[in-house]
Amino acid sequence: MKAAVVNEFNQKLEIKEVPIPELEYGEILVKIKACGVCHTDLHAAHGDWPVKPKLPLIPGHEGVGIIEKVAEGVTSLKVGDRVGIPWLYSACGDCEYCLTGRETLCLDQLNAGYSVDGGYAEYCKAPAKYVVKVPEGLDFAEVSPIFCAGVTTYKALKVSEAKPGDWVAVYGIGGLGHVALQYAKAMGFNVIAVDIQDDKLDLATELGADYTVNGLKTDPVQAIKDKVGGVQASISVAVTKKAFEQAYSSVKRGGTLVVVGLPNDELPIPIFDTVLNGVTVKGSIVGTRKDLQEAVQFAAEGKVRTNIETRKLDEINDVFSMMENGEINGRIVLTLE
Ligand SMILES: NC(=O)c1ccc[n+]([C@@H]2O[C@H](COP(=O)([O-])OP(=O)(O)OC[C@H]3O[C@@H](n4cnc5c(N)ncnc54)[C@H](O)[C@@H]3O)[C@@H](O)[C@H]2O)c1
Ligand SMILES: [Zn+2]
Ligand SMILES: [Zn+2]
Repeated sequence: MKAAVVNEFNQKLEIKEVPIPELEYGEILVKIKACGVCHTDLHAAHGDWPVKPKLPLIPGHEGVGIIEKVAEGVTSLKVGDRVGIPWLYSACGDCEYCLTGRETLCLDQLNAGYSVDGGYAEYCKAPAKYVVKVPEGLDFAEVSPIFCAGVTTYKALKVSEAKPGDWVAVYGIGGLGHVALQYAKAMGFNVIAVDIQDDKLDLATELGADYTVNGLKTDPVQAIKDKVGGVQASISVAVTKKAFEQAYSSVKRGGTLVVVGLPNDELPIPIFDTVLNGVTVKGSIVGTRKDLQEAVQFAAEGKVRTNIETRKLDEINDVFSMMENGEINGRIVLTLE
């Protein structure tokens, strides 16, 4: 099969022929139709984070397609079913986190396109129990970003504990942010979108943001204070420390900053303000299978739509350059025949 492979960090991906994965007990083989390009894939290819991915690596954790084969032990799915393979590739199922509905915290989890090969390929295998179905009628390329960008931001909004009618700020209107603001609207929040590029803010307005701020032209913290006196929750999905600092300072008393973006950096927090203002700072990593089913349902009901551009697998190096230069408005999705 054809795949895009990271052989070494900070080098171009190689498009090459590799063997189709062999199935083991309980696994399915998916013929990939589409796979979104998440900024996490770029972090993986650069070896940005303290925990490194496997090498060589086939990235991709928004791979969706059609089941072509099922191994022994698969009872819940059959050949022809439409599924997606998310970041949470598998978890142990038995630890305290798995047993309490917090499987994204499982210490024995595997991650698609990071610790195991992912969706930048014609085929990807996965344990049947951890894939999630794609409802009929949803276009593969359009639904693909829901498998990471969608579920991650939907979950982040849930853990923010904001209530309908509250103001929420989304910092970074990229792949994650442009769906984050739609989930926020669908959940009944008022949304402020912050980015440093006007075209991304135009998209935010088109997708329903109530107010937008260009962080390069205006201080977003002041603008948010002036507009609503501070937000109940701030979700930072940008990849710069500055955005996290501003997101923190945009929260009003009793509010929450949800940390989602993953620049390899520190977020120094003022102790005095955090205590006096009763501010909560929470990390949030993707979502469970149940969160993902719910996130997909929003898309199926037309409450959330992805703004995508499609490219072929062998254009991946250009797509990564575009991402580095901030030239993607929404998500680029790789499509496969
Ligand atoms: N926690 C999780 O579970 C999880 C899941 C997926 C992705 N991520 C991480 O989230 C981050 C974002 O991913 P993405 O695919 O949306 O990236 P992206 O490149 O598509 O979007 C980033 C956006 O941030 C904007 N931005 C840059 N500087 C800014 C600033 N100072 N203020 C406001 N906006 C600014 C950019 O213009 C861009 O629109 C990455 O670090 C990724 O690894 C985390
Ligand atoms: Zn992702
Ligand atoms: Zn576990």
